[in-house]
Amino acid sequence: MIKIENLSKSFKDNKDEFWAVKNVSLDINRGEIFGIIGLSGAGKSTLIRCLNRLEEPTEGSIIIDGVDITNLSKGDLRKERKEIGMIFQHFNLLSQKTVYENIAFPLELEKMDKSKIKERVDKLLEYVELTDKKNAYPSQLSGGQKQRVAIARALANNPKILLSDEGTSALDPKTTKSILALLSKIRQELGVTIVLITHQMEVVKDICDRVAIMENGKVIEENTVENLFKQPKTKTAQAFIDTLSSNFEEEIINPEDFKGKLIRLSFLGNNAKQPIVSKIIRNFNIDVNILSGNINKLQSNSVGHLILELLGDCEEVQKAIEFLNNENVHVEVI
Ligand SMILES: Nc1ncnc2c1ncn2[C@@H]1O[C@H](COP(=O)(O)OP(=O)(O)OP(=O)(O)O)[C@@H](O)[C@H]1O
Repeated sequence: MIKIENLSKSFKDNKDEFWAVKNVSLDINRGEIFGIIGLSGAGKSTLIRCLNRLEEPTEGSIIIDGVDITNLSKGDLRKERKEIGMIFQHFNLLSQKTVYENIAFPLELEKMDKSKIKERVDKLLEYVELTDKKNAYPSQLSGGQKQRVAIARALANNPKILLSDEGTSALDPKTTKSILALLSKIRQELGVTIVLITHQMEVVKDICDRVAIMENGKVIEENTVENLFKQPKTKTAQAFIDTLSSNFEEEIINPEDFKGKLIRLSFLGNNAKQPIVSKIIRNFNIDVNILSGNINKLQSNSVGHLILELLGDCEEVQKAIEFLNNENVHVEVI
């Protein structure tokens, strides 16, 4: 649905040219929640802002449903932008307007009939559960409520794409969960394709289907969220996974401190429910020491990790590792 091809964006400062986005190519499918994660300065905001041309790309193309939006005239771009809603970290609401007026604003720009605007805004208020705040001003709302208003406003024109530029970064963990649940509902019920940028692995874990990891303007890894957790391809991906608190134990495990062979197991879904540890103890003449373990619940599946010390005869340990591999468990010797 969205095809980003060799996209680059540079900023010129006097004679110096700085490439904030370098040669990025991505395919985003219809109805998908696609995450772009990276540290501060990686180029995420610049990339997502190119998707509706809030930033003008320097090179490359962005094709949305067959239309290259990098070549559109101003008039055509205005039409295309109605199909692309956007929310921001700091909500960007109009402080002098009420909740109702903020949501009505894009419809007024479209010169929609007043009674139709009322019908649409009332429906959106109900959808984001803010009917009782209709006449409040943004300053009278919590962060989560402000973001709900911004989401309702972004949905006013029935867009096919919703862009989220760090939409949950200014919110506490509980409010973040409720906004992520709302985004999931929007994808599920309205079929909107969502592209979000974040620096929070929690967001990727909770709602994304696929993810791209950015570093220094480039995409260094693209993966399904399941495979990212199961077998990250880059150190940066592993570092993001480690930011989830339950993975902290791994950092303090030093293989040199142990006599046996240390292995890290990763397993998906149903395999996470099998008693694999008792199976290897029963089937092989080894002892097993559990050093750390966790299960991350993704939106589609669960991914479990276990770090074990296997003690015993080399041959038996090797057989146990082969057994685990055959059980569809990914084994990495540490
Ligand atoms: N308008 C601009 N002029 C010059 N440089 C810019 C401009 N916008 C962004 N940059 C630079 O481009 C790089 C990428 O910035 P960008 O905001 O896209 O990163 P980010 O990954 O979104 O980080 P953050 O989460 O901190 O916003 C940074 O080094 C930034 O200083």
